[in-house]
Amino acid sequence: MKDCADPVGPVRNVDTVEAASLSVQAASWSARRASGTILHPVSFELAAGRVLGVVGPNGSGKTTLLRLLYRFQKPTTGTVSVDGQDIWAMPARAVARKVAAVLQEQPTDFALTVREIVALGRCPHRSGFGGSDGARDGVIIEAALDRLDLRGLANRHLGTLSGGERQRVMVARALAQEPRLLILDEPTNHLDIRHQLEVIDLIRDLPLTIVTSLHDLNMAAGICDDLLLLKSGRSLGFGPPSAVLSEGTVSDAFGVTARRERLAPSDADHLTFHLSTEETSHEDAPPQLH
Ligand SMILES: Nc1ncnc2c1ncn2[C@@H]1O[C@H](COP(=O)(O)OP(=O)(O)OP(=O)(O)O)[C@@H](O)[C@H]1O
Repeated sequence: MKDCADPVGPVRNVDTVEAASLSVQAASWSARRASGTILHPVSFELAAGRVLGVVGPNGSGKTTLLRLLYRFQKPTTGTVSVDGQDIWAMPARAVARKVAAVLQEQPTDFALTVREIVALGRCPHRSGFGGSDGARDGVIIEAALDRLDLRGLANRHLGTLSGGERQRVMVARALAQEPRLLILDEPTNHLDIRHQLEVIDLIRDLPLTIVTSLHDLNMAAGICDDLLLLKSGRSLGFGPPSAVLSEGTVSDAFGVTARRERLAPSDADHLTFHLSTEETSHEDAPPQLH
């Protein structure tokens, strides 16, 4: 790889990377040329190793919040701290050694191979220019390829892959970055059921702190320790999924009638959604929509 010198330090398997704590204090965001606040002040604390799901309707501010967390956009007010350090008081490269992001927008490096794309994840850990690949980098890159089942595609050019295969490459690149905080924007987009389940398993298994936006509320409740529910750029709740996803709150946030049902034979909780204005039998149902 170009522009990166050999790293120093022992090989660290992605399975042993330490997780970071995340603290968001009254963070808001307004676009310079747009009127109005897109994300109103939001605060939460996420302990190391927890998985936070950010949920809410289209345009509610999920991606905007995630952009504040990986230092792409600076909060207009408030702070975002990783392991107690304000990420805007740190050099970008130091943040990139702690925080990795997998975004909805896919890169356009179509001429690079899968292995070369994954290797890009090592750049924040290197110093100087013109260095060659280190043995440690090679081990980490191959481990990331294995983890996402990409060994068979390693020499293919990105431009020849399907949307789902590209999504897995982006997750592998993020793992090669050895982050302590992993930000995922709709990570199951483009994935078939099997690969959705694999990514979900990965999210649950990785010993990292994870913040992920998700549209599927039942999936979010199943894999996340905490949820943050946004509507029109404001938080409607932060906490355990069972507390945040009450029928009334979900109905209010999404403009639907939500009902909590029990699945058989698993006996698991499951939300269903209805456009109808029919009466619901539940106490926290919202006022009828007209
Ligand atoms: N740079 C910007 N300038 C002006 N408006 C913006 C900008 N970025 C986001 N917005 C607006 O802010 C709102 C929130 O956008 P955001 O992408 O955060 O929503 P989201 O919850 O991720 O939506 P979706 O579920 O559709 O992906 C939208 O109305 C969007 O058009």
